[in-house]
Amino acid sequence: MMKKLVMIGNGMAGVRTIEEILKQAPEQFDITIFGQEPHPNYNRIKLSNILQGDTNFDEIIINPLDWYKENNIQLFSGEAVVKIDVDRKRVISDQGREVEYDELIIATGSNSFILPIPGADKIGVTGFRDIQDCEMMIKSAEEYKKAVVIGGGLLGLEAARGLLNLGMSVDVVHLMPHLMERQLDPIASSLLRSELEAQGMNFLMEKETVEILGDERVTGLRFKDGSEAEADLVVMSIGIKSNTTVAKNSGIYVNRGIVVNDFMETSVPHVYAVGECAEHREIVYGLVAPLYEQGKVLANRICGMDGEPYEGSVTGTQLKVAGVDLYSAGEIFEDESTKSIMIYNEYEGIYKRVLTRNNMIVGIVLYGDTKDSTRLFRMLTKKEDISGGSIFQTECTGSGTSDSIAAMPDDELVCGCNGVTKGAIVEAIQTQGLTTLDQVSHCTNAGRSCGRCKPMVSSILAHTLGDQFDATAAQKVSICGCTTISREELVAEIKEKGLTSVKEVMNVLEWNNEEGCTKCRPAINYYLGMILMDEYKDDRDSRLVNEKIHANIQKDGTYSVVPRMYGGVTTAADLKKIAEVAERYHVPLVKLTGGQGIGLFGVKKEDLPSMWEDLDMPSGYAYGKTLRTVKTCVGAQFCRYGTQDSMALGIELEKKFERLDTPHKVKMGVSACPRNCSEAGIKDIGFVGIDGGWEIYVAGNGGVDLRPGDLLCTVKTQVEVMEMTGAYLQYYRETANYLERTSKWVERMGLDHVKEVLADEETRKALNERMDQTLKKYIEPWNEAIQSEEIQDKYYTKHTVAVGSESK
Ligand SMILES: Cc1cc2nc3c(=O)[nH]c(=O)nc-3n(C[C@H](O)[C@H](O)[C@H](O)COP(=O)(O)OP(=O)(O)OC[C@H]3O[C@@H](n4cnc5c(N)ncnc54)[C@H](O)[C@@H]3O)c2cc1C
Ligand SMILES: NC(=O)c1ccc[n+]([C@@H]2O[C@H](COP(=O)([O-])OP(=O)(O)OC[C@H]3O[C@@H](n4cnc5c(N)ncnc54)[C@H](O)[C@@H]3O)[C@@H](O)[C@H]2O)c1
Ligand code: SF4
Ligand code: FES
Repeated sequence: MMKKLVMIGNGMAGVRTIEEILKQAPEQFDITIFGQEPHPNYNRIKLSNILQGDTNFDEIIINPLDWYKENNIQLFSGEAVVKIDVDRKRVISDQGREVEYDELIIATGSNSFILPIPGADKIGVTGFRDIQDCEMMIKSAEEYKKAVVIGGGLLGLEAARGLLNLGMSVDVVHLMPHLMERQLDPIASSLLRSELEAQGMNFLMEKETVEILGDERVTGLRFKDGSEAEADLVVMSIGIKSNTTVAKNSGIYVNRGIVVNDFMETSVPHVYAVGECAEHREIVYGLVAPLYEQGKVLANRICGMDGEPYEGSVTGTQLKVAGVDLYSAGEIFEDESTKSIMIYNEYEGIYKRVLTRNNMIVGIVLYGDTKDSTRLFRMLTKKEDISGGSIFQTECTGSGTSDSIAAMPDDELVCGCNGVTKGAIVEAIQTQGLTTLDQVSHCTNAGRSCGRCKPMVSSILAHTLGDQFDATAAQKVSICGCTTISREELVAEIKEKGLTSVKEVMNVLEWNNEEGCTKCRPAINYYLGMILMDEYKDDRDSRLVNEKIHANIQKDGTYSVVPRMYGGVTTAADLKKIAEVAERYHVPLVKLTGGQGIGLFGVKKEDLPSMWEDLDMPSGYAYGKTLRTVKTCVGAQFCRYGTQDSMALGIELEKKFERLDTPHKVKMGVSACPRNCSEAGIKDIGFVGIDGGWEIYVAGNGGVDLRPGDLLCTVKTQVEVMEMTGAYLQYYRETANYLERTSKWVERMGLDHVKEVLADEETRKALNERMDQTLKKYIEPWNEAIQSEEIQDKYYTKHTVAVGSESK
């Protein structure tokens, strides 16, 4: 019996802990995660980069929704836990959901500290903590000109840089005489201030804000000394406050954070805390490195391993602002017991100071040149005796050169965020045969957080591989951790070596895990089917679990049954049959689906074949990576605006392409006029009737990655629609990565490129020929199950376990 593990908070520290647990004991827990934000786990560190315009939200997602599915994690996103019933071992959410736990992790992070002053609730006043804050600032910058950032710490200065990039003029209000006074001494701080002033920031130092001015929206600030500053936007970045409300209200001991021992255990048995919400030995950490260390210790504890305790961390910080190179770690302030070693080159703006006690480094401040940082940090953490040696590197080899990497000891920390040393990276490259940065990151975690260490990781990769290093190939993405080869290489190898089965692919191409995993097996099965067309014998056991069972598994382990209704059109006879079956099998929920189908929910697996037999309708494939549905409007047959027969086209499309294996699900919509009642503009392929023809839209998406479709072309006849659709779908099948939606695929390939390929008649013809040959192989799966006792015994008895992963 799997133990129930529930986690409150879907952020960086919590999800990393779950990753560690899955590494150690993938089958031990039935995992549920509640996340207040309506997103999968993303890299909060990179919000600064989003604000500064260097990246977008998609690129900072650490664990996409597919990751949760693949690991059978039930994620309730956009849902906050409001109470923990520690006696009944249950959590209760703001939507009234109650979930039982055997073990509970609280990973609720922190909130921005907002000054409790009059006007702090005005429109235009925000913290900087999540993507919503970031979006609000970006939107404000479109309309307004003047921003004030309160707080000249790490967060405030990164926010200020972002707002400058967005075209706002920025004042930074700081309480103390020096910026980043917790990390920098006065000299480094004044060098930083000069650089930031040169970049365009205006500093209002030693100012205490007492009021935010304005009516509904902020117009300015008033300070304690009576002076004022104008503001259309105010960002408060004056520190963070652990998010402890739920724990506190549930009787768990809370001080500044949720108090934990060296194994991250709270005052209540079976309840743990990790991350910024946790207080360990009176310290609440606000950087990921210590939080990830906590996560490892907690994972060991929860999995029942004998692990080391967490004994606290020394942290190092850097500011993510272009043009600023600074590093700080350990103690900043001198006392009678410390001595400083210092270099100050005012001319070049380079300042280095190491604070020592008893011949050991206890603090580091570097400005203008931080290449000594990893070495000095190692000396600090290892408590190395520094007497007799030169502290600062004098030779001219820049960091990352082959010589400097050769000279770097194995225990030097390369990735501060994830605690990864040079030795660990080299070992992973050598033992796992890694050749790309992506693989090294995947294997060791190096580079997965702030990303600052990536150039160094690349240099270590190049140094370790020597002549074998291929800089272009180093950027490639491998299929999964079982192999180093990419999708392109896999497809080429299958063709070149004439491989015909999943097992053969894994053997011949020397997979490092002979069984493969839930990521690569469905992908290989897909690519084989795409290449070998009707000659390929499908490997059902390599499919995602829903495709294996031909029904959608639900959260309670039951299934849903959605019969095909071509073009969303049904008959009274079919409706009667569905109603009778629903009654006969006591189906708890009958619901219209988003794709104009009818779903019967809550069906037991062992009832599926007989239910399908009674229904006597084809599978609607509501679970497959295939054509789902073709949503149609009523069109010219009945609607007075209709210029085309949308239902007839929808039915023809659905009948032709149903069951086709595609890299990801494909949805279509057909509207008979531009009023577009079938919402064809947000479908993978949408058809809109116009006078004398059809417009074909592609790459629309109505889901998480909302995207309007792009016009591919306009055609005159239904025959041309079918021809263009066949060619488009086949080109997608042949060039997309497995589990890549058409919207992402078109963005990657470029719409113009796709248009150009499909404009060529010969190419379209060849694509359609391969499509037609592929379509020959499909048979109706529900009927096949009804006819075959072997299939029923293997997949549909009470005791068969649905193994594998799923992605929506
Ligand atoms: C702009 C910015 C830049 C940063 N840059 C760096 C950097 O360069 N280096 C560095 O090391 N660190 C940096 N940090 C800090 C780092 O992001 C945090 O230390 C880290 O995210 C903390 O992880 P966590 O899991 O404890 O909290 P979070 O990542 O905040 O996750 C907590 C999650 O729990 C959710 N939650 C809270 N209460 C509930 C509830 N009751 N029910 C359900 N869900 C709940 C929250 O909505 C949140 O999504 C930065 C932070 C910010 C904001
Ligand atoms: N590059 C990085 O590592 C990075 C970047 C951003 C955020 N973070 C983390 O995010 C968290 C929040 O960062 P932060 O900068 O808000 O916190 P912080 O506590 O590091 O800095 C807050 C700053 O605001 C100042 N301040 C306090 N009250 C003030 C007031 N009334 N008016 C003006 N100034 C005032 C303080 O003197 C301090 O310098 C921290 O844990 C930080 O480590 C890290
Ligand atoms: S899209 Fe046009 S033709 Fe179709 S139902 Fe709507 S209004 Fe009528
Ligand atoms: S140092 Fe931040 S990801 Fe490596």
